[in-house]
Amino acid sequence: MSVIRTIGSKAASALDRELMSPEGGGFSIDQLMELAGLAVANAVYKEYPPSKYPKVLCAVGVGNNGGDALVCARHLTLFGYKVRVYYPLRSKKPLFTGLQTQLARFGVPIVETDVQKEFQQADQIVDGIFGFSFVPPVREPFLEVIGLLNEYCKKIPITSVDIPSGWDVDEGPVSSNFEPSSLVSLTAPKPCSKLFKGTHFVGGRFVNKELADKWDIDIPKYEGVDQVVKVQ
Ligand SMILES: NC(=O)C1=CN([C@@H]2O[C@H](COP(=O)(O)OP(=O)(O)OC[C@H]3O[C@@H](n4cnc5c(N)ncnc54)[C@H](O)[C@@H]3O)[C@@H](O)[C@H]2O)[C@H](O)CC1
Ligand SMILES: [K+]
Repeated sequence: MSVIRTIGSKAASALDRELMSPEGGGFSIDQLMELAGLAVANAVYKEYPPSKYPKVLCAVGVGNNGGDALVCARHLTLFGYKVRVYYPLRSKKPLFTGLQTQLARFGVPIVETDVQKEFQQADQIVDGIFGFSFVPPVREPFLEVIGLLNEYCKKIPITSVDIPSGWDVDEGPVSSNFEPSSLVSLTAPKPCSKLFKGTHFVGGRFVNKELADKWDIDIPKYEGVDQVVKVQ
């Protein structure tokens, strides 16, 4: 699929709510996050296999984008990667503490400091700092990690979850030079993805035809058990 319709930040958030309403999609947030994180892990495995890029740093923000990255970290561990998680502002909500416990049980270290050292040791990064609710400019404590994403995108592969962190969701990289090598748009690409030049996947298999038509988005043609479709 070469041209795929985008959905703006406000509509993306409204569609998210509809997916989770009992009379809409009927999903719970845990389910959506699990499928989203699994989709990102699938894309990472396809593009940057563990034989070549074994050490993965998952950079995790405070919101659901960070939750997707926590789920992704668990699946990547199961896929054979050596995963570490940088999570400077840990959420205490049960959904997120559960994800942290799961990672601990699988032996995945979660750190809050020394992010520079974490970047130096990684073969690749998963960027789950900001998603579709980001409003510029970047505030603390995320300035350092956004600066490092900007620096390391020229050195090692970076896969961004839904949005390249720091990009304006509707306008793109207005005050940023960060360009990840891969982007995994969830449900549907957001407008900023039109300015993205790297490898673009769409994932998140939770929309039926009726919802897709209502929200003017496309369901990409998923093959078999695949959780992502490469659209660029
Ligand atoms: N249906 C789907 O596509 C699904 C998407 N998921 C993922 O959820 C995110 C959106 O999650 P949300 O919690 O609404 O917001 P963010 O993760 O983007 O984070 C917002 C978080 O960040 C803080 N923040 C906002 N702006 C700034 C700033 N300038 N500086 C510092 N901090 C900022 C804000 O306070 C919030 O706390 C979507 O992109 C997908 O990745 C679901 O997981 C599954 C369904
Ligand atoms: K992101």
